[in-house]
Amino acid sequence: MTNWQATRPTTDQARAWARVRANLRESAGARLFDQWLKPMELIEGDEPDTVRLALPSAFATNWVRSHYADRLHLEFKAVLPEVRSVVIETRAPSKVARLTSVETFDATPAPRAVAAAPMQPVEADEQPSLFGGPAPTPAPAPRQTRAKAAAPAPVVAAPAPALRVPADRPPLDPRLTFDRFVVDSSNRVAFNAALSLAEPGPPRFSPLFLHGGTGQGKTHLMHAIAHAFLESHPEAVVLCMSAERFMFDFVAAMRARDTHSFKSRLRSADLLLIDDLQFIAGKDSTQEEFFHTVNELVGAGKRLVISADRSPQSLDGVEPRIIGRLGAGLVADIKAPDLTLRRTILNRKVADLPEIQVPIDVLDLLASRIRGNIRELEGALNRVVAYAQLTGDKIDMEFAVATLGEVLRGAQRRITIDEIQKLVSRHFELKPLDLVSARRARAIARPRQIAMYLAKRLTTRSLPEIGRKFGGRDHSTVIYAVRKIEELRDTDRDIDNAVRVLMKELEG
Ligand SMILES: Nc1ncnc2c1ncn2[C@@H]1O[C@H](COP(=O)(O)OP(=O)(O)OP(=O)(O)O)[C@@H](O)[C@H]1O
Repeated sequence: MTNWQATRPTTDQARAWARVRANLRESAGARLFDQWLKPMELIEGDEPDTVRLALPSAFATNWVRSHYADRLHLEFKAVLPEVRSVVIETRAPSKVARLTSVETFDATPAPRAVAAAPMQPVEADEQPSLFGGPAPTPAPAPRQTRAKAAAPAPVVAAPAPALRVPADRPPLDPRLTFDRFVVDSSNRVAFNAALSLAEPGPPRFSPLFLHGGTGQGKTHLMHAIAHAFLESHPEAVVLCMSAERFMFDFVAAMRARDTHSFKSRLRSADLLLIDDLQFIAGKDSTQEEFFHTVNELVGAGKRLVISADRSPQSLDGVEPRIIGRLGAGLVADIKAPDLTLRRTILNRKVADLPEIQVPIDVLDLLASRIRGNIRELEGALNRVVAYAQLTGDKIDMEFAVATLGEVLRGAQRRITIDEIQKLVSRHFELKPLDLVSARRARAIARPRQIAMYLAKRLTTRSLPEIGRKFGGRDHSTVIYAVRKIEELRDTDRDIDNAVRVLMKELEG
């Protein structure tokens, strides 16, 4: 559509913004775009290398910063190469003429920004990302970075806190930093060990093995180590992957008879982070390779961080020599959070949303009812806040109980992504590994999309977390899968039936 309703964009930035919005709308999909991206306005100024975008609430600003900051930067750069940073801030909607919707001027997608950042692999029929089109990398790759010597173009959050997401850094979650981690007796040893490992100079120990229950902060500490380490070692190579990804890449390398590049990539790491080690249980050749990787990195004085849901000694199906090697570093556990920690974490989160009033009794309700898993606690708060913003209602006990009924019931019986993957692969007669593999055949890709859809609907995992659990895929692949299955449920009775059966079985 090219009906001109609003002010015709006159400056380069306004023209670029028109293109970027058109691209975002096309690739993010109408629902996501309308909810989060559409309200964003360009604030025109006189800095040609800085783009300023404003959103009307801190909540939306935080969301867009954490999900789209690097994309926005790359999209702008593709259209306007002089752009060095994109600032996303909160401002009241302007009263002056503004670009009201993407259809108002130019819906022609701009040239694609490709290969400027490490991209995750995607399926042939999974639209990959906000850039659209096939993924630039043909095979799955772990997240890897070598920060450039020249100052990277940062995306700066304004007014504060600063959010720096250079385009060539690994897709670490910018929120998972040390200063946002609440420390108490349940996690102090793990926190101090993580801090110490990120310090400059030769590591005092390696590997660091973090273990604890789901949603208790292991990934948070791993990302925090990576952020802090990259801060003090901008030239460092940091690799961050799940054990499943390690296994999958290794198996793929063996099949391609090219284990050499796999080994050299991993061994080039100054900091290697491997999540969810329990997944290598029973995988003999992967364990063999893992053992050598650990030995070589530790022997070369490199940093290695491993997480699992249990202690090294409890890792059934893992070779004793690996357990011995892991135990020789520093092992730190994270215990279930007590009421005080849960309450403090909620206070911190609420402090990040200054325009939202959440009464004390509601915070007490959440902290006392949602125990054990901080992810679920945060998810519950986000849900109350999001519903209040959508409905315009004030948050009080009645509103919270009505909004959280389902979540509080779900807390009784927690559905995990592993459970979903097992059930979906059994239902479609696939091997469990197929769902985390890069195989693109529709017979595998469709069940994988269904499993991602169920993970989004039935767990409180975020999109990036779901992507990670499906072989390190990008969050936009998950968004695409969810949208696709939603569409298919309306048009394809078989898919809808399969989803219903699976949901029923999972919800019990
Ligand atoms: N001590 C803490 N302070 C602040 N936030 C926390 C803390 N512990 C966990 N969180 C938050 O809880 C959420 C879940 O944490 P995280 O993803 O690190 O869990 P995990 O232990 O890796 O879980 P899993 O094993 O299921 O992957 C994240 O949003 C994280 O920021």
